[in-house]
Amino acid sequence: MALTAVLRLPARALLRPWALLRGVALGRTEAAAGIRNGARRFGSQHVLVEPAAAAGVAVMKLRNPPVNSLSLELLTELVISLEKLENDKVFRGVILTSDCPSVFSSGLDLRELCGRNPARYAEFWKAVQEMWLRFYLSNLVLVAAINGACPAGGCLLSLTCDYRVLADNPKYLMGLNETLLGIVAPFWFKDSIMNTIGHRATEQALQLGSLLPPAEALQVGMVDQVVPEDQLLSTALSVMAKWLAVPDHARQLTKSMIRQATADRLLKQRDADIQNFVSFISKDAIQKSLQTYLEKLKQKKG
Ligand SMILES: CCCCCCCC/C=C\C/C=C/C(=O)SCCNC(=O)CCNC(=O)[C@H](O)C(C)(C)COP(=O)(O)OP(=O)(O)OC[C@H]1O[C@@H](n2cnc3c(N)ncnc32)[C@H](O)[C@@H]1OP(=O)(O)O
Repeated sequence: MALTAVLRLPARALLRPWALLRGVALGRTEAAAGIRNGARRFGSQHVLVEPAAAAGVAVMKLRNPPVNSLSLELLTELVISLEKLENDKVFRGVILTSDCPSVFSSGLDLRELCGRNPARYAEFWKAVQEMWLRFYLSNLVLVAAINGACPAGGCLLSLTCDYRVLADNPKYLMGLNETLLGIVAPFWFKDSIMNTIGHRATEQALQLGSLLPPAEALQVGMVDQVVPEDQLLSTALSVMAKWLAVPDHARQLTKSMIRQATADRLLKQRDADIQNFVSFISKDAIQKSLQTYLEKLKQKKG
């Protein structure tokens, strides 16, 4: 960033050096435009963060076109963005949404699960674990404004949030569909959904790999609200206002009391979980299954 541009920045941006770094990542024009509007706006290649109209609230948008698949880069940038918001005392809540049309997130990037070497699989899985742990245990209030399809890892990401609002569109299917790919959702994916929809509903949803349309996702408790698409953000903001009316320290300790034990199950066996993943995903039969699924996805268009 040129010195003249730095000098034009308001004092509060200079007090937060990472805001300048974000400006570099964004490109000078976009960062400067954010600040000129009186709003600090930052981002990385795949995650855009901007302050919402409400005080203390940021909107975090996934932007990894075309379908926000969770690549190593996107997972890493999500964690860094959340950490920055947690460290910035201005922010108390985050609305998580998508910048890609009609898809919230297509889940883990299938290209990360196929044809890679064990070291890369291990690195990728560590990043998936990190994303889940950081979002699941975040001190901030997280509200998912789900504006598109939300399968597998995308659903997992939304399940880390404190509240989920889904736009009412029959194409916006949601669920943990791993079994349909011939793979198995790990225990912490299962814990996340079971803590949300209960034991019996999980038995069905997880074994069948169900992808539910909005009315069914609501009925089973996978989401807390379904609203017309044009009301998604305003609803998420209203929900956020209700959650932010509670004193942070009391809400944070309560959240941790409810969630820590679930997170500890993974924390106690992170390395073993990585080894399990690497040996499972490296099997010829699993690779074949994933390749076939990916090819079917690609052929769908033709
Ligand atoms: C014994 C215990 C051992 C434990 C071991 C644990 C192992 C567990 C391992 C992994 C868990 C996995 C979790 C996952 O998240 S896997 C990902 C699952 N995701 C899906 O099934 C969704 C697939 N995608 C779709 O259904 C659709 O793309 C859509 C509904 C999201 C969007 O539809 P549409 O808008 O019509 O877009 P296209 O289908 O045309 O897709 C565009 C483009 O993007 C590619 N693509 C789609 N999804 C992915 C993806 N997840 N990763 C990579 N690429 C994806 C698609 O192929 C198209 O590509 P193009 O033809 O080249 O343009």
